[in-house]
Amino acid sequence: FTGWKEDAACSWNPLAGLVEQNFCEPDWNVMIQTTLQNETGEEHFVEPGWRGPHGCVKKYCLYSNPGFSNGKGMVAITTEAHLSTLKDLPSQPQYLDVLSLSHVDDVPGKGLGVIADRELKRGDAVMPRPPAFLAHRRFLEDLASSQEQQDLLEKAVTYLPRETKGLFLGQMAHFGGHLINDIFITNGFQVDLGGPDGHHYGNYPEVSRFNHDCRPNLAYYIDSNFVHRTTAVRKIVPGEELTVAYLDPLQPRIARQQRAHSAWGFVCECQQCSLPGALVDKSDGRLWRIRVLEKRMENLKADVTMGDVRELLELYRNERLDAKLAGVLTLAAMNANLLGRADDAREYALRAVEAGLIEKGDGVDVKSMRALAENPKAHFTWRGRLKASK
Ligand SMILES: C[S@@+](CC[C@H](N)C(=O)[O-])C[C@H]1O[C@@H](n2cnc3c(N)ncnc32)[C@H](O)[C@@H]1O
Repeated sequence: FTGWKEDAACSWNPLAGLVEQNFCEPDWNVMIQTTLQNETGEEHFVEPGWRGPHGCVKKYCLYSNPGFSNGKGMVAITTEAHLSTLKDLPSQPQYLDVLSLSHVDDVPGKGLGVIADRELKRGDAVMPRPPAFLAHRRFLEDLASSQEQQDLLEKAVTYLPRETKGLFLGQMAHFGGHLINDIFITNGFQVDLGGPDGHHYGNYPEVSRFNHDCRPNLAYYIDSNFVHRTTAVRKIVPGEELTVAYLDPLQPRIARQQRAHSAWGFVCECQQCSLPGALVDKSDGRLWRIRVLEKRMENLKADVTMGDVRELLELYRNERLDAKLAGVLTLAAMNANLLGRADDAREYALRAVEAGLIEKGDGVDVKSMRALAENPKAHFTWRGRLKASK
């Protein structure tokens, strides 16, 4: 893109002090223009900003922002009220300058997948991406298969910049029927734009290439700007496939396999699902024990010991649930504190912060664990179980 030259503006500024505007922090929404190519390959400039409606079905209208995210572009089929949320998003976010860490390749039995090019360690950000297409859930579900819905979906794709359109249409569509609807169902993420009817399907074409594993090496969440963030949860070597969990990894194998089949049309043969029979039974037994212990530790009146807390964490470790540690570490921290074990509580809370940043981002859960780690004795859980048992 072309735009404000930071150095030229910031090195010496004769107006500094005379006007309130800080020239080192230009209004990127206004100043940056984005280079896009039209269908014939000619370059032209597009300023970020939402346009439309380009068409509506009932209260759901099509809007486009071709300059969004350095010309990757975004389209949305949503209500007018939700458009105002999208207008508040930073149009040139900072996440696109991460180095390329992976490439897409054939993975036997799974179609395409994402392969690591570099060694990654726990906590490394892998692929932060904004959505290319947001569609209101009610528009997709209630109007399913209607001609007017299909026409608006097809129109929406024509408003994506060329490269993003190619990525969007290149995604796997598994269930048949209308192609764009199918792409959404096969590859959609839940995105909440807020308010009582904020549920949308979000499509992130590059993220869509991650295949499923019940014990994935990446965790993901969608942040408050609707950016999909994937982070490594353990050491990954070059050549290893990068995977996420599409479903609840705490379910027993049969339930996981049924869900993968009914919702995404494949039989899961990940390492955990392919264990020999006796080991599957052991794994399912551990998952059941996790359920029992968690139920007990969530009940303030139940009899809980530090042995239970350690056993629970050990079960997670043996089950290789590295992408799902934030919740259990929070439970461990609170229970240690409920039992008046400040040092253990602090240690688990710090680990819960680390896992929370990977799995959920810097939100209320992380803040609450930071507070517990800082001062266990000031936390509302301090010695709670001991008081209750007196
Ligand atoms: C979101 S896409 C993942 C990328 C896809 N493989 C592609 O070629 O674009 C989801 C689809 O990938 C396939 N898939 C994902 N994980 C799989 C797995 N563990 N085993 C077999 N197929 C898988 C299924 O067909 C599923 O419907």
